[in-house]
Amino acid sequence: MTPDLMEAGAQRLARARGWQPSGQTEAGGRSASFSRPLKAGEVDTTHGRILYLEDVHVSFDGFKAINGLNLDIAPGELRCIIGPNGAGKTTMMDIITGKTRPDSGTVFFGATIDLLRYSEPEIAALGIGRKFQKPTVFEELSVFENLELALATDKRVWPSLRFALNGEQKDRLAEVLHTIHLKDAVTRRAGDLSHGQKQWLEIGMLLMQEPKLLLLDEPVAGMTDEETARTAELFLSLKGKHSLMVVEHDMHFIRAISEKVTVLCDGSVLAEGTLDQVQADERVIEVYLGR
Ligand SMILES: Nc1ncnc2c1ncn2[C@@H]1O[C@H](COP(=O)(O)OP(=O)(O)OP(=O)(O)O)[C@@H](O)[C@H]1O
Repeated sequence: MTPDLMEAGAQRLARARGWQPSGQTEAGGRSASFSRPLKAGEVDTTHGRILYLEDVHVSFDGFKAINGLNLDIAPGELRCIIGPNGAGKTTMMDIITGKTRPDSGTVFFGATIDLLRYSEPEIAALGIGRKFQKPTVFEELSVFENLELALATDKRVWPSLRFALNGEQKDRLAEVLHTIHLKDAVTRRAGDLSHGQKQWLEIGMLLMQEPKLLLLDEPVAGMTDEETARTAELFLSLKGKHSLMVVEHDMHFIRAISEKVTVLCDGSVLAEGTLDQVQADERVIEVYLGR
């Protein structure tokens, strides 16, 4: 069957069953794919991948920051990314979230969503949440208000705080408070929280939006040992429900949470495996010790 006939057939089927209208599919207007049609907001992970990068290249003024990067993440996986300074870890996250456009390569969310066709806000709305290293909570607002605001997609309501939660949203807020261990701090001013608590609050704000994939950049930097241990517990509890990509330099933390570790170096994957496997890899030892 030609692709056009497949497309026409898929669109007829979608119309008959009340799926997404033609032209608004997550494949950018083409309904036909080799997997089942999707419901709105669903990501097609039938091929066992929620994120797929192939042969991605980015240069800044001739410097190859990302150089033939191939990587994929399974649904529900907690993947740790390590690598020396300048390896391209942040640039990779910038590409996934639409902040930086690659010069070439493929970046897919599930089997059908070509992320290179979407803007940064659209990618966030598709279900990819990103946490930067520094916490960016609203210091003057309470923990509750911060979480509440995370749901307000219309940023114009932010200054007035006139935003009423529905029952389902209230339930979600209670669940998130429990997950991030801030139930007892719900009325506290965010600015008065410890550094670790601010980081958890920001993760909670992302969770309020029910992301399918979470990208976390050095989440335990600056945390106490106890906060780091609690963050490890938190991430392990998120695994399975969400897919996580964690960039971190703290090897104790990586050991506590990791199954599979990817080592980036010079903009591409140098090694992949368990932490023990990659730490025993001569090439990895060389890039960490040889510089
Ligand atoms: N906008 C930019 N313009 C020029 N060079 C850039 C830009 N962004 C990143 N780079 C360079 O690309 C390389 C990769 O940077 P990146 O920040 O992705 O590395 P990283 O692995 O996140 O490092 P770190 O662990 O230090 O955060 C670095 O050499 C960096 O200087």
